[in-house]
Amino acid sequence: MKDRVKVIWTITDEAPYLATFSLLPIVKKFFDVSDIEIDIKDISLSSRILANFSDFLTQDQRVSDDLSILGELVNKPDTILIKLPNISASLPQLKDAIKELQAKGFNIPDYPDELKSAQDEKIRERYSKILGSAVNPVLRQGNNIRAVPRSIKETAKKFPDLMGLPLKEWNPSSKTHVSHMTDGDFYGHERSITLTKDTRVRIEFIDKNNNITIFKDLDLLKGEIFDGSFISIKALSNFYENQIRDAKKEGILWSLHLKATMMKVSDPVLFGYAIRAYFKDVFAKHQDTFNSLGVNPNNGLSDLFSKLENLSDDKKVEIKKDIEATYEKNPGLYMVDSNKGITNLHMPNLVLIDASIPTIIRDGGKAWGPDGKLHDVKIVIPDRSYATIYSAIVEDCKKNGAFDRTTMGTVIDVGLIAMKAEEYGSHDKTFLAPDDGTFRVVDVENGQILMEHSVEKGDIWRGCQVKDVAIKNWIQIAIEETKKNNIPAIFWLDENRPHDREEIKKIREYLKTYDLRDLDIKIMRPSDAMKATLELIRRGQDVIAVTGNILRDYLSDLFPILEVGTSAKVFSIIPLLSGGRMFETGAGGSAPKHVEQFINQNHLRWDSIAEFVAISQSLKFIFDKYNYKKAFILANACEGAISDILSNKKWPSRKVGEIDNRGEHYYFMKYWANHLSSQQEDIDIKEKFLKVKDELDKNEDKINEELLSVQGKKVDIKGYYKPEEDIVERLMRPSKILNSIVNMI
Ligand SMILES: NC(=O)C1=CN([C@@H]2O[C@H](COP(=O)(O)OP(=O)(O)OC[C@H]3O[C@@H](n4cnc5c(N)ncnc54)[C@H](OP(=O)(O)O)[C@@H]3O)[C@@H](O)[C@H]2O)C=CC1
Ligand SMILES: O=C(O)CCC(=O)C(=O)O
Ligand SMILES: [Mg+2]
Repeated sequence: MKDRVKVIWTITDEAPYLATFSLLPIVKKFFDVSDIEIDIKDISLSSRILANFSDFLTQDQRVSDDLSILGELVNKPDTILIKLPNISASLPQLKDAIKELQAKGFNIPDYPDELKSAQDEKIRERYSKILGSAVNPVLRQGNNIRAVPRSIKETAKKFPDLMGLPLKEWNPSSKTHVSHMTDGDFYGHERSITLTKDTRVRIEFIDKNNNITIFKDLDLLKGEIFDGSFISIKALSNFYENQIRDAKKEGILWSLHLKATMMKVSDPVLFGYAIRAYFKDVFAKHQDTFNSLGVNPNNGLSDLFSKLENLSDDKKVEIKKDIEATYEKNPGLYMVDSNKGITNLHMPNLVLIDASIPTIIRDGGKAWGPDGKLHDVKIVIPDRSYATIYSAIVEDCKKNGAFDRTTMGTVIDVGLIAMKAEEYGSHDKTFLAPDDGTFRVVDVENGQILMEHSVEKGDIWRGCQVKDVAIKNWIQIAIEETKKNNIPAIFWLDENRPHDREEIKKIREYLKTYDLRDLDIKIMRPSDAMKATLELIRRGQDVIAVTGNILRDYLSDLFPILEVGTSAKVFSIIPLLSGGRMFETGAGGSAPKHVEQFINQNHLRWDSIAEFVAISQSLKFIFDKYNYKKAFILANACEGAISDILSNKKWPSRKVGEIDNRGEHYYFMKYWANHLSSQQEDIDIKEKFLKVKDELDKNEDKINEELLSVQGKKVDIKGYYKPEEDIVERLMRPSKILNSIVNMI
């Protein structure tokens, strides 16, 4: 091996941040024995804020801009990166984080709600780089293979209800259903082109008086697909109002499912219109007051309620009464936390479509209502492009009942995500129509109009790109996975959608260059692909879903939640186009509910199993790439440890007083050391770990006692987005004996 190989580990937020304090010291020691270095990069929300506002900070408060550094490293062939889930901040979260940092003495500016000066514009521009999903699209410079690891899938088949929440039965007469628009949406307005040469294009808007506003210039490459589309705000508002009436008539809950973090420009607006529709009368009556308070429904009800606090008591009571009356008149809202009165419309980040709909399906088509009871629910997804897949699975469950975890097959996803592919790379090309007029995409060189859309004021227009090299690589990975797993593969694409039609043309063309004998590869529109997939997995067969960026996101939460109870145990391999590798842990997020439990009970139910898989896979990759034998030995032993954790059920319990994340790490270390000490291939490593293993075995009861005895009490980590590290470290490493054994290595 030439130099010391490096594996980069990311410091993120919330539960995975806490867990890292306990896990990383162990991993570092094990890697060190084999001369592999762990390099740490902090991409937490707070760190990203500080890095972008260095000029507002004192010298000793400044931090390096690790996200930009990583953004460059992912284009280098030697990069090996383990990426844990991080916060994609909605605007209310970003503002909370700013407030917390300011209170801690960091003199960063407020987020400017209104743009009163050029300085405000600059600051907002800087914050917009931190808002929403600002990390994953930068790092994902390759396509991904996301799946539940085989060993975990097998364990879930054996212990179906132990790993995550169980599947509940469906009532065939359930009124739960999916509602989407039938016209006026992005699906209905999409145009798509494939560029025949490198082309500089301009996105511009022309108003009724022919005034042109230039929104953006961008360079597209030959073979690249570019789409433009918009959603009509009038059609959207009508849709919401009809769906609210309909849910009331049917006596079911009303729930809205969007991705306001990833789609950080469009979806908060779609969310805001849902609030305007649900509280139509309140907004009509109190619009002037709301204007004077600076209420912006895009930030959710929680923002509205906090702004009401600035009113006189009389006015406040009057508005609150009108809000209460609306709750009476309209269908019950799906509740995020019915005990605390937190609704679906509270904050735009509380109900993210990828994780929220699967839990409704897991729970037999039921959701919590304002009365604290479970109810059938109208699942509202405005745009048609992907809503139909959820409709297909909901209808399937009504007909065929809940899935059987002990027999169901698995779905492996091959997702087109490289180079900010498709909708998830569209936020810098998403604009609200400033007036009635026309959006145009024009070839800058010759003035040719490549596409245009006539819109009304407030409509949301967006452009999406996908590069030819990304598509080629995605097809290649799909074929490799199909061959490797020897199972069918389905491309989830809709020939009625212009974008998908362009992609289908390419797929047909590129598939010709492969030997496809004995491979079962189909292209089906998403709702049919869902039906075919469900039929296969209900029969116990495995299948590959080859999908675009959004379906990749949706499916890799959906199927794992059904198959193994949670998406925490999913694992993504991203072969970077540069030749390096990124390993993403989990398909879920940073689990804010887990932090709440940790603060209240000093019990962290975060399961680090996906991190363990990332560790073993990164070591395997080092062996494959550099033929470094010690990495192979470490990887094998690590895989053995993962199997032991699964067979001995040493993953965190949800209940206080039982094994949590820290206990899981102890067992991970014990089993890993055990396998290293029993192998014969590297005697240095063997001898090093014999003593460690003995100490860990001998002290098992004492260590468990030390880890469990701290639970049950409230803890204060002095912050949420930037807790005090010393305190977190102390809390996450409460066993003196375990710490001393770690230090011994
Ligand atoms: N890759 C990434 O960086 C991603 C980041 N996010 C971000 O994460 C934040 C939270 O998103 P949210 O939609 O609430 O979804 P989460 O995935 O964070 O949480 C949903 C639930 O999934 C379960 N869960 C997730 N991970 C684990 C784990 N390792 N161990 C045990 N259980 C787990 C928990 O269930 P239970 O409570 O039942 O234990 C959790 O409450 C947001 O800021 C979002 O933008 C979201 C998705 C991906
Ligand atoms: O980047 C994000 O905001 C979340 C991504 C996500 O949900 C996923 O990758 O599954
Ligand atoms: Mg997701």
